[in-house]
Amino acid sequence: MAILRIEHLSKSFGSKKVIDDLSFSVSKHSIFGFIGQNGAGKTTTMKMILGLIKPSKGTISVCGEKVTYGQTKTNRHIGYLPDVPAFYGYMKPIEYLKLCGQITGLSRHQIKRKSEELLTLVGLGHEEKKISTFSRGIKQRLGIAQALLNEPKLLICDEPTSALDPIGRKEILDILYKVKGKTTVVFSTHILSDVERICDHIALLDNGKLAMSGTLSKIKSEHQQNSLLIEFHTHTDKDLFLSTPLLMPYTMHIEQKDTRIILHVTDLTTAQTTVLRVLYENNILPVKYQVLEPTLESLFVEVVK
Ligand SMILES: Nc1ncnc2c1ncn2[C@@H]1O[C@H](COP(=O)(O)OP(=O)(O)OP(=O)(O)O)[C@@H](O)[C@H]1O
Repeated sequence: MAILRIEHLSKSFGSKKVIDDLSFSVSKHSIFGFIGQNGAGKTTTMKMILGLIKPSKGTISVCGEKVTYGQTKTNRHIGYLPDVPAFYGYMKPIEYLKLCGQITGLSRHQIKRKSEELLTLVGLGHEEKKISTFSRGIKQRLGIAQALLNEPKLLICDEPTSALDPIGRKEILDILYKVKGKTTVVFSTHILSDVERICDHIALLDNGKLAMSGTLSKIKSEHQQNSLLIEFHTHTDKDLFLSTPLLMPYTMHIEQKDTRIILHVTDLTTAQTTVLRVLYENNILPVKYQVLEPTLESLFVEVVK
């Protein structure tokens, strides 16, 4: 079932088209990476999902209900972490969550139970310091706890890791991965390695248009490069290998660097059989032999030219 469905969404600010006929859906319990360069239109899209910006065209539905600009009804399904969350710095985390729980209308018992559970989840279970003393990473963790307070079906995080150091980023990604069983996560980013670490589905936005979407594994297999990397012990081994005419029928292009080569081939299976035979018949033991997988970064560069 689709928790979020976006259909033919467009948005212009004056004469500037910022989102152009965007359509994609997010299935239940996925971790969805919404990727795009600065200014691609990620925040604008998220604010339209929250009913905070009026679309020029198209529809959005959350849990099967249509989002209407200016109405907050569908937001009961959503937990939102903005890119720079704001807090009352003089409060402790538990005090802040209690206040949010009261505003949301939770019972005293629910507030106590949920606050303790969520602070433990984000590693702030015993934190007694005031929020004003926290690093940006700790504030983001508290922001996730707050966004999860009303047990949302959809958690939307706007660039939750962008301003963090590698340890802070890892902590946030670990938390998002942990909540996957409880809710559906959509997070925007331009950090591709974060997406590769935890996301199962992605949409890539380029200048307001959808450039790619689907499961990460399917996208990668569709962009399979048919490339083999072989690293030799010596230049003599490499030259001997390359002198074999057998390789030529399958090889489109060869990249060479020191004792490494990358063979770009037409038929990966046949080429692999041939390469292994050539290595064996010439008594060459390579240092490394690898079928090259496309990375999200290489796909991004290929699509966003
Ligand atoms: N209220 C507005 N009025 C005019 N232009 C706007 C407005 N809000 C956003 N834009 C423009 O829309 C484009 C998309 O902005 P948006 O903030 O959605 O991008 P983004 O992908 O979230 O980028 P970033 O990672 O930098 O936040 C930008 O060119 C931005 O300048």
